Amino acid sequence: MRQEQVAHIDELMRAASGLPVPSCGTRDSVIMKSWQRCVSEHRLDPVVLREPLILPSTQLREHQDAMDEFTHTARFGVETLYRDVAGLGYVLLLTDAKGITVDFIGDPTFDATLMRAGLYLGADWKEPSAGTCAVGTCIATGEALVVHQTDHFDATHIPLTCTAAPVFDPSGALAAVLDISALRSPQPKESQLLALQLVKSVAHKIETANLLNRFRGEFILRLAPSPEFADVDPPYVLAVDSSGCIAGFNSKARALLRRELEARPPADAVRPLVGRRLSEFIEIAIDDLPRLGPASPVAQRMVRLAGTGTPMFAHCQLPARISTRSVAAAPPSLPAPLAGLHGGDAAMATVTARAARLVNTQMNLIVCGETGTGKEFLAKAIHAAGARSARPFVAVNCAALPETLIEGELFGYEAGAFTGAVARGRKGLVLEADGGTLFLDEIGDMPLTLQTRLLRVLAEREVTPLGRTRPVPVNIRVIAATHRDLLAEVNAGRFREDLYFRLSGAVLTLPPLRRRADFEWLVERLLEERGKAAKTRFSLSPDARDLLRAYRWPGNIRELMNTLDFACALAAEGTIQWEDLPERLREADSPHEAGAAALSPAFPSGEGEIAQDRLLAALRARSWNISAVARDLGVDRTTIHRRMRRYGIARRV
Ligand SMILES: Nc1ncnc2c1ncn2[C@@H]1O[C@H](COP(=O)(O)OP(=O)(O)OP(=O)(O)O)[C@@H](O)[C@H]1O
Repeated sequence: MRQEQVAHIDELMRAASGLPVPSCGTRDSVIMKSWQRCVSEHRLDPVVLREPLILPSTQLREHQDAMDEFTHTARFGVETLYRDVAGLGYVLLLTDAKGITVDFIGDPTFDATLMRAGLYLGADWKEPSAGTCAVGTCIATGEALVVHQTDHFDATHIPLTCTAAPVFDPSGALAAVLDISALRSPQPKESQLLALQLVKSVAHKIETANLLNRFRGEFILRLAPSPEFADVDPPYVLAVDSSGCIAGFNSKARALLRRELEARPPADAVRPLVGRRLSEFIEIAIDDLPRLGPASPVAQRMVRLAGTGTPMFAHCQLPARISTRSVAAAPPSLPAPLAGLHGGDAAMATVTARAARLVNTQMNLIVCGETGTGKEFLAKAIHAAGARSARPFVAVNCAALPETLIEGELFGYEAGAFTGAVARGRKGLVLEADGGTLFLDEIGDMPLTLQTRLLRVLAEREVTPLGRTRPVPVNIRVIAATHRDLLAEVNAGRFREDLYFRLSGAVLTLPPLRRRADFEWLVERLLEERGKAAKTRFSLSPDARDLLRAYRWPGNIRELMNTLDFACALAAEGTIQWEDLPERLREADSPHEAGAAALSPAFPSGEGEIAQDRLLAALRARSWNISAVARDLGVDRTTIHRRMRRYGIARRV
């Protein structure tokens, strides 16, 4: 036993017997009380040096499963905190309310040392097992605190400094403890005060995220004491149900509500907060909540607390179902990256409105559409519009990578894991995308064995690079893209059904370019972009415009972009003529070549009679509704009129 451990045990023995101790004046009272609890309630012997208690994996899994949804919600906050403190030598622990470490991030280089110190997944840090420590004493008191070096009860832990903050669930019960710990630290305890503020602030954010996640279907009322911060990061957050009763809160809001009760009779003051009417605490009726949305000027969103009369500035978010109803009446403004995707096409408007509602959910998504319709472009816009935008967007084309390489590329490998491996090993694209979005293009081409591995990553949120024994936690949102009918692939046994269901939180289908009603808008936008780059103003001659409109665009937006690049390069003085367009387009059409009939596969070239028959059949099938026929054949109305004139088809009654 080391000398400082002997001195520490001596101090504990004196404190336990009620004798004065050397640090008495300087030791926080919360620590002294915990020491007394350890001896008198938990019956811990200061002389015994305990090894950290690490749960076996089966038991740990039970604790992790029970915390699964919470851990997932907390993950972004946990990782952000770790990034902020990792350079200072801290590791990070998230424990459940029983003190079991269910999530852990630390530098794997020091795995063995950290495990010996109990800074590890599965470590049990409750006070009755580990004595005075940040997690255990935080659970016992419900308060954030620093347990620094010799504050620890057990002499094994005295090299450590640990800072913990409680995270409460929306009803005020303890849900978890967030802790950062370091193996070494400066002697003064004050060195940890900033760490304490940081951990408290992240715990508050996790608590609020958990509240929002749990109460999507209720009103979310945020309150700030200052109008300037009402829409920025209001500290008090409450969920209110449609009958005007409190459904949940974060702990700052709980403390605020409790303060309002201080002047009430004790019986009233101690009643639980959940289920009580909001109007008991804030002078406001449920019908007033919708007018407290961010669209109203903040000065009109002042409310008063019912007990103290304190003014607060409110920001109310409507329940998801009410917002959905109002979407049908007046679409909400889309986040900029999504709004820029179309110019009024109805199918695109539906896709972007759905995507906007999904940006900050955890759901994995599937984007379907023909090649070049903008599946990756949409995935990037969803990523850019959401909270993950600060983290990487990693795109993988499953069809382009050979089967032998894709496993290592995706899941990574340790140095020397197999012949041909890169000497330093590879992190793998799944881990590269940690915290962000993994875009899996052509997911339908992923081999079945890799589908199984991907499924495991999505289900367990961890990845085990080849050659490693221990999995690495990972937090990704997958957006998968395909031009195939994935359900048909599932039915044919080529795609795993369980993976399909994991991925298809929502399926977004992009329309082919030939069906887009905003084709002209897109062309103008692309011409503008090219004009800016070339410092010219590009425009289209009427013939060239007709040709673009009539073409079938099998390569969709990508083909349109290439076509315009080509045409802009040839256009003299900025005006694109029919002749400036690529030959394949001109060959498909032939208003300039006598006798040739058709433009696009809807009107196949050289098949004048057939095209005429098809047009006639389409017109009859649609009762001569030109717009409907144009949609069916994938061209615009002008083209139908032109064809009717050319074939001498007149409406027959
Ligand atoms: N809404 C849009 N506005 C402007 N450019 C777009 C838009 N959508 C897609 N593009 C452009 O079109 C090209 C093709 O888009 P993208 O690669 O996203 O298509 P994709 O459907 O993923 O194609 P593939 O199936 O072949 O992988 C890209 O150059 C992209 O920048």
